[in-house]
Amino acid sequence: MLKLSANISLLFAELPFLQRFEAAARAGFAAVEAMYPYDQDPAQMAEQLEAHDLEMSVINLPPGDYSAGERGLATLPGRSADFDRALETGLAYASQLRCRRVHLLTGNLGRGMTFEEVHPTLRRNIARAADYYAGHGILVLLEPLTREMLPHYSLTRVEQALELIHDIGAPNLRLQLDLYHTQQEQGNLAALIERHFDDIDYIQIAGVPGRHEPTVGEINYGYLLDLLQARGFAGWIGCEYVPAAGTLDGLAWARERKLLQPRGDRGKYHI
Ligand SMILES: O=C(O)[C@H](O)C(=O)CO
Ligand SMILES: [Mg+2]
Repeated sequence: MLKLSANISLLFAELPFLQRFEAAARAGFAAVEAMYPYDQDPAQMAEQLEAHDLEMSVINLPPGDYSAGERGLATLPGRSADFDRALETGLAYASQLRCRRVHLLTGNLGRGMTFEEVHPTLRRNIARAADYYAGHGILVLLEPLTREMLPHYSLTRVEQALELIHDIGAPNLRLQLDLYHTQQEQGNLAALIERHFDDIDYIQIAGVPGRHEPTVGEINYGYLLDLLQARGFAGWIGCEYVPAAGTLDGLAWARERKLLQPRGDRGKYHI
């Protein structure tokens, strides 16, 4: 049976952040993921996870200066002290949240730089992150993101991520396949899933265009979820989308597929 995780940076945004855990549990999720939880108290988050019997399935590592457009530091020579601090902060949160996965955002390409030019720095930093987290039993995930959303991002294609993963060869370095991003960057999703199935630890879903419910848009998620089910995909599937209307109404697709069994009274939240 496929397992869904609620991205509580985007889902249940009708509620204050700490109330989203209970809402996700009541909706039937067994796990939640969060993009950048670093403005939250991890002890309070851990309490919510415990109280509602939820797993924290993945968090992003700190991205650097988000408001300045940074999305990771691993491509940036001269930022190794900041990169190390991001690894430490990520570990502190992951440990407290008992989260077994961190997504390492790789960073932008500097002006006029190519992927090939940043590759040595990127490879060194990814290897360092994998080594740093290995001792703590935490997986480091690489996720190709689309230039439609982040025009200067460095890691955009599945093959780039896999080349780094295989070349570095760390057992805790794995692929996070976000089908929303990959559809826009290269498409051919079913073939990619089949071809690279054994490398995929984690999947994220959203409709294209718009990043709304997976039922809306050009991706046939019914087909892809059937394929993942048939292949016995055992990892989490993160619902990382912006609900077009209310979160709960927008989850009808998951209830219909019996992927969510609501645990309680949804009336409480009016969402
Ligand atoms: O945007 C995404 O799809 C990533 O999963 C992410 O969280 C980086 O912001
Ligand atoms: Mg994603």
